[in-house]
Amino acid sequence: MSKIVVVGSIAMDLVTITEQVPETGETVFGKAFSMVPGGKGANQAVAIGRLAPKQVSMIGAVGQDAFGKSILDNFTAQGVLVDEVGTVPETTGVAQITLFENDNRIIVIPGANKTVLTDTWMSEWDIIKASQLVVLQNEIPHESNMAIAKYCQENGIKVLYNPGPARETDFQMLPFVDFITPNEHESRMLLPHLSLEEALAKYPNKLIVTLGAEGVIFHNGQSIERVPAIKAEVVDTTGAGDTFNGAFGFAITSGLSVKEAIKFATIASHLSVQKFGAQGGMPTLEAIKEHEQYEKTWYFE
Ligand SMILES: Nc1ncnc2c1ncn2[C@@H]1O[C@H](COP(=O)(O)OP(=O)(O)OP(=O)(O)O)[C@@H](O)[C@H]1O
Ligand SMILES: [K+]
Repeated sequence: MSKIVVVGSIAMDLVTITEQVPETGETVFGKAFSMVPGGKGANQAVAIGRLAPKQVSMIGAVGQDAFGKSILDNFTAQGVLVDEVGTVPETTGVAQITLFENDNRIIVIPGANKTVLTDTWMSEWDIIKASQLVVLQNEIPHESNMAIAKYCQENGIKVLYNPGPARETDFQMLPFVDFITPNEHESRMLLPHLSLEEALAKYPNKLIVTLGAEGVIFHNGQSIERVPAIKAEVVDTTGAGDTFNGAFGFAITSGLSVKEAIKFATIASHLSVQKFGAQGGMPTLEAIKEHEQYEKTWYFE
């Protein structure tokens, strides 16, 4: 049984780099292509697997195709347990990403991720019940997230909810989760009637807003606190948020306080932006321990 369960999306990212984008009916030559495992759920599970091999289980689904097989192999290589990843008669989730002129165009095909529905669950609930923390995002149906969060609350299991991409229903999750980690845009969508300061004060040690290169802001129960990002030679910020969430969840289950867990996750995401791809730069625990901002008082089993 694993300490942490991630329920969420799994995808293959098909990345095309081009200097021209075709008009309707036109064909152009692109520059380069790469295929990398992605999906917010999968990325967060891999972030945890790197830090704590075999202490994280993924619940989700892939299709009966070559992408599905390759994704399962990747999970196993990264320390993520896959007993609860179903293979369903759909295509594996795919994100078709076109990068041009420092901008991107993305088409997401949810495919198998649409079938992550709790109505059919059996052993999945047992895995969750035996864990300490469940990590959720917004790339599986909202109804599934709601059912899981309610179950966790009834059974005393902590929930870390990363509400991305933002949905109008996100605020419904608030009473049932322990930590919610939107970025600035997602936090505005979550609580549109409150300023950032008001929102943070309303949910102390629970609402943790990530601000990209500006770091993280939260309320510690007494006042608003900011944990600055650590300056980095940035190669690719893709996956910074997923690394942050995975590392934060791992640190919380290891007994760190909210502020310490934020600091730990800040080191992890700082390391992650220095490598290409969402999963490419996710650090091991050893790599974090070598960082100058690692605190000697932090203890991991
Ligand atoms: N350029 C950067 N340099 C150093 N740290 C960074 C940088 N960008 C992000 N981070 C770290 O990663 C954390 C999460 O980043 P961010 O707020 O961009 O999340 P996000 O919007 O969910 O990211 P994404 O969707 O791109 O993965 C930040 O709080 C910060 O600690
Ligand atoms: K990266």
